[in-house]
Amino acid sequence: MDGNLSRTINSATPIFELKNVTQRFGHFQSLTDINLKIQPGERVALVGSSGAGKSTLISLLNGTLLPTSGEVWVLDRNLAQLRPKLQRQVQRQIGTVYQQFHLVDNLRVIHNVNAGHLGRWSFFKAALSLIWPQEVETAAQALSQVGILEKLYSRTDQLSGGQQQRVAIARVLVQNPMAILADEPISSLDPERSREIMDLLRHLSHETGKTLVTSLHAIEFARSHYQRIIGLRQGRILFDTSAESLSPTMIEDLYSLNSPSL
Ligand SMILES: Nc1ncnc2c1ncn2[C@@H]1O[C@H](COP(=O)(O)OP(=O)(O)OP(=O)(O)O)[C@@H](O)[C@H]1O
Repeated sequence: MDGNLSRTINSATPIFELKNVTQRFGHFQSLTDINLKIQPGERVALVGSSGAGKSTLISLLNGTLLPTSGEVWVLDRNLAQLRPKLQRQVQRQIGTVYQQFHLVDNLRVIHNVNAGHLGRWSFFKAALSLIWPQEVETAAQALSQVGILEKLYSRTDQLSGGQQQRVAIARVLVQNPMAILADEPISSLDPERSREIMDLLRHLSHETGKTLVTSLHAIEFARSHYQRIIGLRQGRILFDTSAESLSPTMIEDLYSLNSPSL
């Protein structure tokens, strides 16, 4: 971890803390008064209907969005108050995987995996790597962890959706962040590939102790693969519970078209 950051962080420091966070887009309020703490090593699923605010919350956690009001603290730093250099250091500790993978299709897999080094590598090294791939061992190890080592030099657009999501996860592993965010990582995959990616994310988080926060539509995976489940409804937290305590009534209320009975 970067020196500046490691001096203030210990195992009890929350990875994420949101204090009275509200997010508006024009007149529309996407999140309202969110208070939330996520500790190191937790596996948290964000669930809720379309438009509930899950992706907005993920964008606040990785700093691509700053809140309209309230505070987002990542690794004990208020993101809105950081100088750009320290903000980048904090953001490097958060890796994000997206539904649409966010890969460069016409590049070979190794280059997409090595994109996990960007921000740490110099411009020269990054440019050189596009001609002579750098740190091949690290990329190979990450691909091996996600089970597709043989695809190291394949063109990315020749891979299946499930394999491309594995490349995106390998890129995050190379980045070696403290927390992994996954924004609907299985929405464009078939049921079998979805299960494989869910198993992989759970395994990686378990093996490495990395915090994992995933937005999901599939409530059954939230239950089976995560310890803690946060239900968002119309931009508010409806429940924040352990997976074992999630009841059918809570699920019904989360998705019902009427006001919840909780
Ligand atoms: N950049 C933006 N500009 C305007 N409105 C936005 C923006 N981003 C999100 N919204 C709105 O905020 C609300 C929450 O969106 P968000 O994408 O966070 O929901 P979600 O729970 O992730 O939904 P889905 O499951 O469909 O992805 C939606 O009504 C959406 O239209």
